[in-house]
Amino acid sequence: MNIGALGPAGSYSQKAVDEWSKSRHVTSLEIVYYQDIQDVFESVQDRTVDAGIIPIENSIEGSIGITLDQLLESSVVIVGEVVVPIQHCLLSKGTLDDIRIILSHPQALAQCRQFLKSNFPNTEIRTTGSTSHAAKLSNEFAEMAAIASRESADKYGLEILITDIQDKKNNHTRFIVISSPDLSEEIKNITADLITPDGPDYRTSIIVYIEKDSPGALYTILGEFASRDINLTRIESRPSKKGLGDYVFYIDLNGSINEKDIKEAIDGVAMKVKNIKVLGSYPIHHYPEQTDN
Ligand SMILES: O=C(O)C(=O)C[C@]1(C(=O)O)C=C[C@@H](O)C=C1
Repeated sequence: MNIGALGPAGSYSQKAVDEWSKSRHVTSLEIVYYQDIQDVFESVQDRTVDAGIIPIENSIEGSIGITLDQLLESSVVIVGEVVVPIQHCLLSKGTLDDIRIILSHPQALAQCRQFLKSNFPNTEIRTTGSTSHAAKLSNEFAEMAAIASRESADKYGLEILITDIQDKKNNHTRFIVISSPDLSEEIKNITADLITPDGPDYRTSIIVYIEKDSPGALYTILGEFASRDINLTRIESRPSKKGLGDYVFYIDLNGSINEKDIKEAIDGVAMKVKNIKVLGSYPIHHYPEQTDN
């Protein structure tokens, strides 16, 4: 089985693949690296790869817009999730005094905003396609530093100058595993317990589009879940791109579409909205939460 992820090697997306394959007991998994998230979606959709793993939200910076947009536009389904602790390091071939340019993925830069403002207020900041790409580029010049993972330092021959530089110690990114709807046999096996799921250990993700200016629409949608005691774990609006003030809503809830009350709630929502897309039901990844900061 192969899986697409943001590369090159050493990215947090690679960590997510490693974590997910460990948790699902997948022994032989080949990672195919891509330069951006849209390429991962396209390769999953045209079945160049069996599955893909992509970041969807971070505990400091919130949602990854391109992932939400692609979930709406593409035909992929969600078959899994994994939450990865993100501990950024400042890496370089040179010393702290040598640094003239700091490189990283925009998400990582945003997660280290205060650190950069306090410690490098006048240093040039450049964005890269991933944190590991930043580490790879930094290997060429001592005046460059990358914000990336500890593993990237080893991989690209850099020194770790400072650790844990994200603005909150407790920093996690949630990744989703996507596949084409006609799942390959291998993925069906890996996610076999999706077929007879029950209990709150599953999450279901949906997207709903409510027509603009329909008073109370969101309230009645949420009522379908509240009246059945269904716990929503996330609700997020995103521009529909049709015009200002027009939104789609991304909703995650506890439970699987194979459960009667979840199915009924979703059918109830479908009758009240212009459009609904069920992205999938998949096992929740429980991870140790921290209470620092
Ligand atoms: O650049 C990487 O290493 C990635 O895997 C991407 C990404 C992201 O887009 O959120 C993943 C986790 C971290 O939040 C920072 C960057």
